[in-house]
Amino acid sequence: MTLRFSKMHGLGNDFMVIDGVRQSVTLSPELIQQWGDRHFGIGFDQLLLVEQSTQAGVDFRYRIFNCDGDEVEQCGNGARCFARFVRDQGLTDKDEITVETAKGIIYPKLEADGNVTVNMGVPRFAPEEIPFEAPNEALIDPLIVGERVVDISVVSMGNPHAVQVVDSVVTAPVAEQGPLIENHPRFPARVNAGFMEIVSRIEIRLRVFERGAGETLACGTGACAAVVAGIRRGLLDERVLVHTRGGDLTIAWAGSGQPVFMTGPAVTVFSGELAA
Ligand SMILES: N[C@@H](CCC[C@H](N)C(=O)O)C(=O)O
Repeated sequence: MTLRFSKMHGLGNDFMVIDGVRQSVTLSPELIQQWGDRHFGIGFDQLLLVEQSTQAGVDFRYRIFNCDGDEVEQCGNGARCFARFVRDQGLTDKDEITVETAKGIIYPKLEADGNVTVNMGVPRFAPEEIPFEAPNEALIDPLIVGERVVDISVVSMGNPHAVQVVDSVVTAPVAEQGPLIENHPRFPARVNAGFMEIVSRIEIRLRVFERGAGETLACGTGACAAVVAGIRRGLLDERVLVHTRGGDLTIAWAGSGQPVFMTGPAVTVFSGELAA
């Protein structure tokens, strides 16, 4: 039996995308690790599995797996690639799609210029919603990381993020602090660690050490979380251009209780099939 898949990316954050609507797919953490290996497999940061929705009135469900094999709740660059995939594969003819994720419904929209805008939902900050061990919700939490104390802002975009402001993304200690923050005991479900350089009130640079994948060239939910954290800290305006190592995203957030909107590209690199 063969399994058809597409290799896609959003700003270099790359995905293996599988149509689980027309194919039957059985996954295991070991298989995902094997396929995700960049030398012995296909190579990707995340695997995306497109399925039929379990809810009436919702177009699809999509599931997200980090390359370490763990299933996670949300993926911003993946959401844009999901939307491009279902259109290009003829699974829908809609431009505005509703899709169920492990943490609620999100709304991708295919734009006329080829970009995809996604309503990523309302960010959450309560420690139990991250999850983060803290006595109460705060804009900034000091976190002991190795020998240092780092000021982080915690944000859930469905998945957990810890964002810190740095002087420069070039010199930011991403490789040193990333794994320590990811696996910090105050984050019982681990966390994605963001390093944000403020360029102006409408522009930032961002690197993210992702939970379960290491540093990626871009992280969509990380960009949403960083902009939300920057707006709440009074550092940014409502619409921000985010420079990642793989390219640019536009993030917009009107403030408390409002959803975050993310706009950026989604690219298919190739389609293939493997013996399953
Ligand atoms: N690359 C993603 C996020 C993927 C999941 C993340 N590593 C997690 O474990 O929460 C994005 O573009 O948002």
